[in-house]
Amino acid sequence: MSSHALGAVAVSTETPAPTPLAARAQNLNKTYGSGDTQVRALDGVSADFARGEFTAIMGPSGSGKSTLMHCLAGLDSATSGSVMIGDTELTTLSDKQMTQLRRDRIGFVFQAFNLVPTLTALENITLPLDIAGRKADPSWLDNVLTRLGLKDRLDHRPSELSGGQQQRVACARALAGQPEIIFGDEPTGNLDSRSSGEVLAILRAAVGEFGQTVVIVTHDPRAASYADRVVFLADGHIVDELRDPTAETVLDRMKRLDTVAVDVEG
Ligand SMILES: Nc1ncnc2c1ncn2[C@@H]1O[C@H](COP(=O)(O)OP(=O)(O)OP(=O)(O)O)[C@@H](O)[C@H]1O
Repeated sequence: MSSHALGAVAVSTETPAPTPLAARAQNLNKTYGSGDTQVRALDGVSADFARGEFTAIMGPSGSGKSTLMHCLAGLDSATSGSVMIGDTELTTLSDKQMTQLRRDRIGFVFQAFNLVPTLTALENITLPLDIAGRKADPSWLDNVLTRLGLKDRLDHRPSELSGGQQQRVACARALAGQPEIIFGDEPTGNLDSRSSGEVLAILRAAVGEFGQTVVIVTHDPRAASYADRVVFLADGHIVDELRDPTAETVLDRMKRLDTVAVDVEG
């Protein structure tokens, strides 16, 4: 700690500590296939995701959004480049360590809900914690279940729940263990506007009230407006970034991106 005492006043000459990162992609490349059919899904993508921040990733279809998210979340490996979750470099991990990291430090909310059909809603929600031998913080879990309107559905199996309720169960499952970072791939893609609003509001609350980190892929400017920043991808590159987005500013940037894409394609 470098500070100079001036009488009773201590003046710190230290530059503020940088915000710790929840995740970082550095020069990430991902190619699929080879030869004429080769696709460069990610082409030198570098991005930081600060702790306690909500980021939305947007961009035209095929721009690499899901690929980026899957590489960040350790569900897919990049062709080259590095991914860090906190201080952990994913490429150094064995399969077993990667499974543990996903289980203990990451929450997932995907469009296909991936609920276990034979378990009740509550059993699905606590499953990752049960496997890890951990328990949810009771007041946090109660808060999540209340805010997602699930308290009277906890004994139902997924087949007895609507699509919106199933997605809210998947969201509660991701939030229950308060993981370091939550990834959502189109988390509101199948939902009506009410369920969609509830899912986004709880993700926002997880960030705002509990300092969690959330990264979602979405096509919906309204969903993106819940984020602190929006990162825009096109053709496997990050081409733009917007802070404090509103649905209108996001829509405007997306229109510009589409215009550029149309110009490039001729
Ligand atoms: N398993 C795969 N094999 C071959 N090509 C793939 C594979 N997965 C993705 N791609 C290609 O990589 C590119 C990026 O795909 P990705 O799914 O990341 O895009 P996206 O921005 O998420 O698209 P969308 O918005 O349509 O979901 C696309 O051209 C896609 O066809």
